Amino acid sequence: MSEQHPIISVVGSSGAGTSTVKHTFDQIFRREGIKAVSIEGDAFHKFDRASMKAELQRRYDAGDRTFSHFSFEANELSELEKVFASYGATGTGRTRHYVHDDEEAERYGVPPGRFTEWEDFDKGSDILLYEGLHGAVRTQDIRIADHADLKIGVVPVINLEWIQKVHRDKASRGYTAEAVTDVILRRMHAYVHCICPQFSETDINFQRVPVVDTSNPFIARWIPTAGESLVVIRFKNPRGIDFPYLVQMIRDSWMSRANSIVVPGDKLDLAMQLILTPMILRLVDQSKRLKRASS
Ligand SMILES: Nc1ncnc2c1ncn2[C@@H]1O[C@H](COP(=O)(O)OP(=O)(O)OP(=O)(O)O)[C@@H](O)[C@H]1O
Ligand SMILES: O=C(CO)[C@H](O)[C@H](O)COP(=O)(O)O
Repeated sequence: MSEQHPIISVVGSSGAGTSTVKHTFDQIFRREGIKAVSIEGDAFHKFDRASMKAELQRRYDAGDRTFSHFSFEANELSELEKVFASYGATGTGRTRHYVHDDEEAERYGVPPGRFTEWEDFDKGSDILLYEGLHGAVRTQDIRIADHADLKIGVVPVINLEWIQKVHRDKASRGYTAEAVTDVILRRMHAYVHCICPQFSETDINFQRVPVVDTSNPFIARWIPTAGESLVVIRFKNPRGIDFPYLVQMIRDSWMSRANSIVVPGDKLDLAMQLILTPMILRLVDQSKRLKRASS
């Protein structure tokens, strides 16, 4: 926990929708006049695309069938932990971008599959927002989760996550459905061992559940829309959450457990704004008070 320099971590698998959720955070930051710096989790991959391919082959030849981008060892997690620690202590740190496609290549001036140079965060920010695969990892050696003040899980049920991944990778990253299916299969071991445990560390999980048939996610012709889904919102610690207010403000929502509410898919953005805005304001107000007291 950092307090003077708060960190929010949005965690989800590839295709879960963390970039989409980041957009909601950006809107809240803009509306509330909060200066944020951000990290895309893929920036902390250990290998560029060509080196990852070589590393995968090397491990495969040695009998390792479990290695993937989801694996802890495929990412610079000690470096990420250091950046979280440094931001928490002094508001400083650095990041870079992993360039996925031609559009990003154009924006960053680096070919697809490569990293940009490391760059320091802008000075004087109020908050750090991480969005990616490993923002709530806690193992014996790596304690990223301990540095984040608010941890959010973005976890569609798995058929929907796969549909989102297949469609996004085909539409904007130029992969075939078969190639994406192979990647999903290869990542399954690390999905279970490295990704899922983080959703017990997160403070709030947003789980999108389709209400249309997704039995064969690999042939789905479109992503179920917001109107064709519900979102289960689960609070790790429900104390202090004003459930009657939320249920009253979000039409057609209901409590499904003492720590969970369900909202219609097209109310996700509203639900996030109602739930997250006061939490973000509390973090920023507290950090400003501490900064004033220590200056
Ligand atoms: N709530 C939603 N309703 C409808 N579609 C969604 C929703 N959230 C995400 N999607 C769609 O799912 C796909 C993947 O979303 P997004 O790019 O945000 O995933 P991601 O978690 O950032 O993936 P990666 O980490 O691999 O970049 C996109 O096509 C996006 O439009
Ligand atoms: O979204 C991802 C992980 O979150 C990508 O799969 C990862 O960044 C590697 O990209 P690529 O396989 O296109 O080089």
